[in-house]
Parts: sequence; C-alpha cells; structure tokens
Amino acid sequence: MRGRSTRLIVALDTKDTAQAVNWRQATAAHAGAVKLGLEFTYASGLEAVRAVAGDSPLFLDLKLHDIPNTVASAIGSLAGVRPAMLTIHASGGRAMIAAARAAVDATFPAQARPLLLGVTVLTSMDEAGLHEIGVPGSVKAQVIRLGRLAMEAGADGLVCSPHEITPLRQALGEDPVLVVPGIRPAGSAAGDQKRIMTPAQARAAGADWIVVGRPITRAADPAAAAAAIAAELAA
Ligand SMILES: O=c1ccn([C@@H]2O[C@H](COP(=O)(O)O)[C@@H](O)[C@H]2O)c(=O)[nH]1
Repeated sequence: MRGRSTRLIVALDTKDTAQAVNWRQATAAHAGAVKLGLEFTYASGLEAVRAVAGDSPLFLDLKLHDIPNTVASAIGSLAGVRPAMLTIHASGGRAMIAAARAAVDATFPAQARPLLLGVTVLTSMDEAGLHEIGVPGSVKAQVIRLGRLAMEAGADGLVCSPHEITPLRQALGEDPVLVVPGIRPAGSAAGDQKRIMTPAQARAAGADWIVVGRPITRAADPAAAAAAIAAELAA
C-alpha cells in the first residue's frame, strides 16, 4: 500500500453552464478537483470553462493529439484558463509530447504550471478494440509502452484504467501522477467503460486521483453520490 491519498475528480460532462456549476457546487465538499472536457468546452468555450471551475482545481481534459507545432500552439492558448492538469494523447508520439512539455513550461509560470498528463489507452477500449486499430498484444503492454514514452518525453503523469495502476508502478515507479477514470461504485452501470474498478479498489491499487462522471452526475442525488465515493476513498 502506498502512502499517498486518492482524491476525487468529478467529471462535469454537460453542455450546460448552469448544470455544470450546480454539480460543482453540490459536490465541492467531497471532491479535490473538477473535470471539464470536450463536451463542455466545444459547447461553451474556454471562458465558460474558467468560470465554471471557480475556486476548484481544474482537470482540463482536452486530450490534445495533433502535430507537435499545433499541440504546442493550442497549449499556448490556455494561459487564461489556469488548469491544474491537462491532457494529451501519449500516442501522439515523443516529439508531440516533448513539444507539449516545452509549451506548458513557456506558457505558465512555475507556481501555476499544470501537470501534463499523457492519456495511455482509453478506458473504453478492451483488447479486441486495440487489435482492431492495429495494436497487437495486451492492453497492459500498450499502456506501459505509452506510459514509459510519455514520462521519458516530459509528462508529469498518466491517465490509465485502474487495472494498469499496479503494472505502471512496477514499470515506472512512484513518480508518475496517475489519474484514473473507469471507476464504478458497486452496482452502478458500466456504460461504455470497459476496464473498471470500484473507488476502493482503485485506491488500494494506488491511484492518485480517480475521475468519476455519470455515477455522480446521473445519480438522483449527486451530492450524496459524491459523498459516498469520498467515504469509500477515506475508509
Ligand atoms: O481513458 C479515459 C480518459 C478520460 N476519461 C474521462 O473520464 C470521465 C469518465 O466519466 P464516467 O461518466 O465516469 O464514465 C469522462 O469525462 C471521460 O471523458 C475516460 O473515461 N477514460
């Protein structure tokens, strides 16, 4: 068991600003950060992202994936958003990750620099899905391959499923910050997620952060759902 605690990020996946603010306020006592991603940002823009995040640390999950120059320029456009974490796809390759690293360092002052996280294999993919896109072997091997590449090229951490926390720690040690979606409290629907665990299982494996969306935001009482997950993490 690692000495680090596991904190909750609530994924505010909606197009609606008022709804996102409601969820943030309802869950703030139980969450360490909020996630805003493609759905909200495309619908409402970066100014709304900043406004919704308010005082909460912001996990800006835009999963950038393009040529190095374009990714670096996109990061340069995020100065006013002040994220605490931002994501790129590790499959964009070494040069893209290195360009993202340089852009983060150039864009943000040291004391307000977001963690740069490499998304490894999406938690909605299983081995069959991976083979279909031409990647042979296991999900675990691909996550370790991309995780190692991302860390070598300058990432601060990785996005992975709970199933790869232990293999990543064995391969890369304690340095990478591991942000872990694919979390489902016992009894909640998996939906499109393929590689899932409960909050307690992800904590036991050593997640730094878990990312939870629909089990909270689609619950009849989002505040109670977030409180239950926070209690599971603290138990
Ligand atoms: O591999 C990944 C990377 C990011 N996500 C994001 O996490 C949340 C999960 O939401 P749920 O509703 O709890 O499934 C969502 O915002 C994804 O974009 C991920 O699931 N998997």
